[in-house]
Amino acid sequence: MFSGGVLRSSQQLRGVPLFARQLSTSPRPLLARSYTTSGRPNQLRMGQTRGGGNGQKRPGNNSFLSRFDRINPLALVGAATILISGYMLIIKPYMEWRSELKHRAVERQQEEEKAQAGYTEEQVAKFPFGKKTVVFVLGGPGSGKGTNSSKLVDDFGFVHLSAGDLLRAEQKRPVSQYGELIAHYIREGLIVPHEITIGLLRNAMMDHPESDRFLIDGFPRNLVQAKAFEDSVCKAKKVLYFECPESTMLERLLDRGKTSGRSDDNIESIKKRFRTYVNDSKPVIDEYAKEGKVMTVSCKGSVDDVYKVTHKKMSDFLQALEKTSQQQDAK
Ligand SMILES: Nc1ncnc2c1ncn2[C@@H]1O[C@H](COP(=O)(O)OP(=O)(O)O)[C@@H](O)[C@H]1O
Ligand SMILES: O=c1ccn([C@@H]2O[C@H](COP(=O)(O)OP(=O)(O)O)[C@@H](O)[C@H]2O)c(=O)[nH]1
Repeated sequence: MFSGGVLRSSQQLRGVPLFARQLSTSPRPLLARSYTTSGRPNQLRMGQTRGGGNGQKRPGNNSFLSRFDRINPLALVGAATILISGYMLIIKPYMEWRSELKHRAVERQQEEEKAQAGYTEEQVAKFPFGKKTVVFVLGGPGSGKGTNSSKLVDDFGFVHLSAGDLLRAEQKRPVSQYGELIAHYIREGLIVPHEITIGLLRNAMMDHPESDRFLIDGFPRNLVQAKAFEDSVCKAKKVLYFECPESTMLERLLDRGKTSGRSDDNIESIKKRFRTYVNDSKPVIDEYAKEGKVMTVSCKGSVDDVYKVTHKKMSDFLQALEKTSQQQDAK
């Protein structure tokens, strides 16, 4: 490796960084610089010894310390700089990247374990779904379900479960087996198979065992879903329905699409969602209306105006519910 006659004894330089060795063995007549105790440089010619100018080496000349007399300190500084830069620019970022990868893998595994664990059949069977007050919030896409639900949470202590939000969260979960399927159904404005949505809703209710009131927003979207939920979870006590003309919904959705980042707030998906709403979802509202469960609120007017009506209707319903439960307790 070290060819040429310049480096006469590689033995002499063992333990000195490569960069320093190469510089110190440069064919240029190098002036090796050492320092006296007073700090002044003490310049010696290559091969010249401290003892005198006759070129004869003293017995101690080959000692460990004397080797450093021949090394240019600038070369040492250069070598050190290269080593430190190499560490900072390559080794350190590489080690940080490895540690980040490890951290992410652990997080993913924990998430997967949690998702797979879910709730046991026994836990589900024991959960008192029937004692909860469940209100479905229905209406076409963009009719104001989410906007009003958030306000009802603050005023009446509901837990707000948006079926659409739960599906979007499931879609984003890296280890979800349903991610692609959900993405497809949402983009096409279709209804995701109800087993998935009901499983998410049921788990989300069980995540809040302390709460007695749940607003389930944007669900059920067809009669099959409604029946499956009633059979496997519970019956809704009331339905809050936002009545809204298609032209208003379209305008609001296109406006929301400017910032929502949702894959379905675009004209093609919106048209498909309207079709699904008319064919599949509206019949659910009609069915609950026959049972006398529907409170209808018009979406026309400002956000505050619409919420004022919503608040009044919800307040009346909860008061009536309270009265009924007191009467039952008194019997
Ligand atoms: N009364 C209203 N007047 C004007 N814009 C509204 C009103 N209610 C809701 N919006 C807006 O319309 C869009 C759709 O409302 P949102 O509550 O998200 O509907 P949904 O949950 O039914 O899809 C949102 O951007 C919201 O801010
Ligand atoms: O029970 C549900 C609720 C929502 N979705 C899907 O999620 C989309 C968005 O629903 P969300 O209620 O979030 O929004 P909206 O259409 O009411 O604005 C729908 O078009 C469906 O594709 C579904 O499949 N099942």
